[in-house]
Amino acid sequence: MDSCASWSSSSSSETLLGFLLRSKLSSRSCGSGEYTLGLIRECAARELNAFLWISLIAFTAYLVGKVVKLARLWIGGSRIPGPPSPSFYGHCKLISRENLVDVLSTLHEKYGAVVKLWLGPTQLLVSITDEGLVKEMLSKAEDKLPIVGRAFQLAFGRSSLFMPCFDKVQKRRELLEAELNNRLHEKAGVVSTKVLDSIMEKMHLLMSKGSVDSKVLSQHMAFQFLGARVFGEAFLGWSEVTVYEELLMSISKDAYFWASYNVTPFWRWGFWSYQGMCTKLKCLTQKFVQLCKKNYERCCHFDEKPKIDLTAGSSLACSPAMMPDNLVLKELNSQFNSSEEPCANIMGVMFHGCLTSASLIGDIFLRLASNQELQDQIYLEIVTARKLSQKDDYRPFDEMVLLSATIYESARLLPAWPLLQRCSLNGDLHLKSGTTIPAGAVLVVPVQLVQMEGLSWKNDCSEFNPYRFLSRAEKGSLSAQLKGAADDGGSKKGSYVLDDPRNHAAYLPFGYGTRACVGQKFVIHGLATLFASLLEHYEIRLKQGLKGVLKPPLTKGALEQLPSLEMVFVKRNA
Ligand code: HEM
Repeated sequence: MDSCASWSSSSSSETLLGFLLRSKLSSRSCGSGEYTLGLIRECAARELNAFLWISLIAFTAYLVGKVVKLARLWIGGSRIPGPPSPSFYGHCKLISRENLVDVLSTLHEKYGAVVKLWLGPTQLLVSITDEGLVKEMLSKAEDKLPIVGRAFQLAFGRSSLFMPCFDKVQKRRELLEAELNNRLHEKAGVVSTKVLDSIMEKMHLLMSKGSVDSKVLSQHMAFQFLGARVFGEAFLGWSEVTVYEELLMSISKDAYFWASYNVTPFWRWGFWSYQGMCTKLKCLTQKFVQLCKKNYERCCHFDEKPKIDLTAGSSLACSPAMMPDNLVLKELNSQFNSSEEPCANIMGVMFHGCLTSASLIGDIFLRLASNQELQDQIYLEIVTARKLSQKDDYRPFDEMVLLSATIYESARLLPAWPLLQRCSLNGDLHLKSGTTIPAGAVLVVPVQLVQMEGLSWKNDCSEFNPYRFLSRAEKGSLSAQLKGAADDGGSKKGSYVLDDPRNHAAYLPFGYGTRACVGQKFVIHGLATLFASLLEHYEIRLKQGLKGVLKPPLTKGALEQLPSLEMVFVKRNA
């Protein structure tokens, strides 16, 4: 017993290995249960100590890392021009989401093309408006702010699109882009006659009440056009499609608001009602996807004849030729990882696509309805394009250059996405101008400022002028046959070709670089087809003239900024 006691008193200064070797020997010599228990206790106490030390060191290292990062952010931030922080809380309390672009505009006037704004002690916002620097930054910074990803995740669950980290979205982006663009070069175009019929039907329904609210029609057009591409045409005849549309639009109004909370606001009743809508939308999406899947399998395996009844909600039109075209089945077949919520990508694409397309459609209505001359010129272009469409190698979109330019110009003046956002998560961002943006800073591009004040737009940058995207066609080209379809002021009739808007350094409605919008080409083609069909048969007029609607508040979200005007559709004489 004595030997045990003397050993245990001296052991505290020995190494763990020595202790273990000794303990074996001494346990043999002592052999008592009490001694073994004491030994285990001591061993456990030492391990706990070691664990606590390691944890403490790791935590301290983590904190030191954070402090170093913060110090680098402060030092890096101090080198960028901009106002000093008014207090510990920065400018966060002084600016709201609504006036952020106005604040940035004033700061850019005072401090130049790159300005900083402290939003809090750890939040540095850097805004860039110089065309060259904007493009350089957007190509180099691949990660996005968590708030966009959070909005999508809160509403639809974990997905692999719209997430902050580029590596996680890259593969899915590429697949979606390829899928969306695979029909662009077909003569049939990206919008089917079924979609057009459904939109005309809605327009007639609205017109039967005397006039059409542009906001209502724009939302419907965006929803139908995208719904058919994402879910397949059968979606348009589904009995619950109207409920789906209403839910999607209601969710889109609140999504960014609820995502702006740092801590999910479980205590607010409104949040739960929002979550209820999201759950309902998820159930509806899954219900339709299941119908789609079942129907497709049945069509493939049994070569069944198409079903006609779409209203029951239990069966869909079965057309094997049509089904593989929708994105839903492709999406189901390419489920990348199990952590993704089923259908989250589908809902995300519907959400973003409808919101932004509706905003653009609404603005095009505004431009056309307030510019009768432009409408007449586009009409001539459409009629000529129709005549030429008898040729086999002819694609109408290529010839409706003024209509396409009108779409580009509307997107320029009222970008649906007012602030492009990136962050430099992994390291400092060095720009060619010599500016270094420290890691952790939030980078923004106020699209309106760049698109309305950029040097490349010349003097009329705040005017609506679709001709800025057109140049004279060479004599003898196919475009040159469109005599009179485009006209720059009434005197000089001629023909034009459409420039690639990406040639303009300051054209950013669809973003730029690795995280740019993958739906850009699809949307431009789709909207050109939709408007060509409408303008071919109808003239769009304003019911009561314009009352200040041409300058909607630009800094709000896509749907909020959508101008609402009363329009009438007057049938054209054949
Ligand atoms: C008028 C219609 C649209 C506009 C104005 C628009 C605009 C934008 C903008 C500004 C971005 C961010 C780009 C950046 O940060 O550089 C974006 C991202 C994206 N857009 Fe669109 N978009 C439209 C329609 C669509 C449609 C119809 C789809 C798909 C069907 C689509 C799919 C996407 C995707 C997947 C991203 C995310 C890219 C990423 O996070 O990596 N967009 N869009």
